[in-house]
Amino acid sequence: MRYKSTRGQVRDISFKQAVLMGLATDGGLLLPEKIPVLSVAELDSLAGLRYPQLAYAIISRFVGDDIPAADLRQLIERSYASFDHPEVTPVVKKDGLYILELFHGPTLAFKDVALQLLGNLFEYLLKERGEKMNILGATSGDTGSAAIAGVRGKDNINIFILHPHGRVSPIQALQMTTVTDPNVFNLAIDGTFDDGQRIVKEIFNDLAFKQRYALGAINSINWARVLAQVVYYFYAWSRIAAHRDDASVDFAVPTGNFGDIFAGYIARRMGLPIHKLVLATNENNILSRFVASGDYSVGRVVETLSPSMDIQIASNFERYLYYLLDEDAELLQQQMGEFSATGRLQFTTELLERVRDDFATLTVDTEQTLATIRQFHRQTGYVLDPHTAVGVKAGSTFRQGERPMICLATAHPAKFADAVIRATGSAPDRPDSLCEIENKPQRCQRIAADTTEIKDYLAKHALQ
Ligand SMILES: Cc1ncc(COP(=O)(O)O)c(C=O)c1O
Ligand SMILES: N[C@@H](CCOP(=O)(O)O)C(=O)O
Repeated sequence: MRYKSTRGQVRDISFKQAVLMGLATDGGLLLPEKIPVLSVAELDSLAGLRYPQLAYAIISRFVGDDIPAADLRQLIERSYASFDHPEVTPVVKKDGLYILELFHGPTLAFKDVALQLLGNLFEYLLKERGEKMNILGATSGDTGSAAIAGVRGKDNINIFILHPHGRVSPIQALQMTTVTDPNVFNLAIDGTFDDGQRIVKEIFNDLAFKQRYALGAINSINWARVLAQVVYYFYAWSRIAAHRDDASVDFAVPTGNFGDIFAGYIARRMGLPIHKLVLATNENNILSRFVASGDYSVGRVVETLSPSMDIQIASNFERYLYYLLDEDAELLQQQMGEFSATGRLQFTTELLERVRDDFATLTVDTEQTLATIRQFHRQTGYVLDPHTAVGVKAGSTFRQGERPMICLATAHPAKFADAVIRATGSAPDRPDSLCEIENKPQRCQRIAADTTEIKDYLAKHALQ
């Protein structure tokens, strides 16, 4: 399997090179040169596999012979041994909807699914090459703690995570700042997640700096992140719909940076019978406006009950746009240039029809989010976190007949207790990993949302 960039200047690189490159050196995002398609028999053979086995069946198609099979199997097994549920990502049925629980990893959000694996992959690749790496990432709350949990204490890796000061939930902040291992550096920036992601991309685009400090990416910029997230679409389908006469399903996905739902789009292109991907956003709804009316224009980031989705400029939109433009890298580059200059893109009716074949969409506001948590709790006793509630509201809106609607439960409600208390009147149960978290020592540096200052900080603290 070989990889290429959406911007056309990087091509024919291996899986390992793609993982280490993160952001493509031409400023684009990496994609496989060809997406493998599974036959019906191959799809059916997934039913009954344990999660790590199924993960191997999917991931190995994108790795090829770049990593020996036994090593890849072992990396995958080890990555999912840290989950507290034997199924890793179990599916439960509630109120006619299927809830795909993605929060059984160490930091209680779906990011663990990919970042446990990516942490182990980095360690493996660096050991093989005898190299060191400085990870640089931005978070709106969940990627940061999951990435830190994936690499804390590992040899030859330092990690620098930018989070927007005061704009993540108190538990999300503590899950990052209470990790005081010497290789972990938390930076609270005075700005939004979009500022953090822009700074990260600017730093990666300084190729001399990137090379000098051996920078690595843990955001969904990194193809390995998207790839690991493709797996649970297959897993959920294998548990619910394999062998049904009509094996098609819908997925409802709460969306911010467009990584999770883009993984679903890849699964669909691989032949998984996904009828629709329901793209659910909070009030930061640039993606929803795009699907509904072709209006892809940046607004101001507003604070909502689902802070991890308080994002306007969704990184993986570029990957989707590349496919929408029939893999025309030149046209893609033109469009991205126009978007940087004007903050908007306009789409033809013909392209929009194609978009609507892939996605349905709904914007879910604060009142609807609270009402969904409240009603779902009353009817089923099940507590949704506010991000999941955004997806559940959209999923129940678009559920059709007998076709299973699978809603991605992206975080544990205990990470967002304030919203849950507002909706239900009581606090969600706290998993053991959060007990006493408020009393632990913390380490975090407040810093301006300024690329030069952050580069200076990195240069002082990077492994060399
Ligand atoms: C809990 C939670 N739900 C949903 C999302 C949205 O996922 P994506 O950014 O991949 O669209 C995020 C973060 O991005 C998140 O942390
Ligand atoms: N919601 C995310 C935002 C970053 O997205 P990523 O998938 O590109 O890492 C977060 O929790 O940080």
